[in-house]
Amino acid sequence: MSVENLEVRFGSSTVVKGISFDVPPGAVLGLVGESGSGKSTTARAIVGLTPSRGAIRIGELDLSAVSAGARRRGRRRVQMVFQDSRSSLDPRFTVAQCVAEGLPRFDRGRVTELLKLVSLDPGLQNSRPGQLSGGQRQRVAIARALAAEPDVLIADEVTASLDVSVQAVVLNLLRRLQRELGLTMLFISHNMAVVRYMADELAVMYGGRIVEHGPVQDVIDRPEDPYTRSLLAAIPEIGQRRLLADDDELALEAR
Ligand SMILES: Nc1ncnc2c1ncn2[C@@H]1O[C@H](COP(=O)(O)OP(=O)(O)OP(=O)(O)O)[C@@H](O)[C@H]1O
Repeated sequence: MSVENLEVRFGSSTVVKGISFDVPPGAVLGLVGESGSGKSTTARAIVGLTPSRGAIRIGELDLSAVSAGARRRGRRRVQMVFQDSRSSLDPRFTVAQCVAEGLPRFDRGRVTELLKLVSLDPGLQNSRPGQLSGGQRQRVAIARALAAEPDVLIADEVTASLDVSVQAVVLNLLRRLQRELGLTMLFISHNMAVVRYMADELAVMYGGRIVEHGPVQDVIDRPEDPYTRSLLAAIPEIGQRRLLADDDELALEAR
């Protein structure tokens, strides 16, 4: 996916100020930055939930240059999982109906497959989102996103509202799926340790601009921008480089 000169305005304020970045196919770009820096707005613009200017390309397809109908079909190639599954899943739907929202038509067999893919008991198909735990709901949201067979998955603070123990399970699931399915991913999080675990590259947003972008470890080891330095300095664990020592198993300690 390639994003070029993406700009988002709300009234007279420009909250995303002409940002550009590439995410190579199958790679994960972590996007960090303080609250209000424009991360979610960037994500929403890419999936077409917020009007924007600039070019968004997935392979040969320029999402910003095609007709509305083709654009909607194109948008299926980018799916998003949100922070709050309580509001992103329709509470009146069953789990099966929620997942099937991502399918061209209802298909019980495919729903079962997708639930198994996210390690969710297919016996929960007829439950409502409100009857599930936060972690289970996030699995349903991931299954719905994957139902559309996207090339690009955007995960916006997907574990921020979960208990720490459940966060690790959902992150491991996402990482496994990303690798197995070769998904290109934009992974947004406040938690630098989590981004380091998930992402290949790191982009740092500040005031609607990307102020730093590079391989995760390079940015952490040799931050060039003063804002990135202050962001890293505020996280002592990163400074001491002792977080996530075992790269294959995310063992987030309660912090
Ligand atoms: N629909 C909207 N109308 C007007 N302003 C908006 C709208 N959505 C977002 N904003 C503003 O745009 C700016 C960027 O918000 P955004 O949610 O993208 O930041 P963020 O980096 O994702 O923050 P957080 O980490 O808190 O989610 C903020 O100043 C916010 O108030």
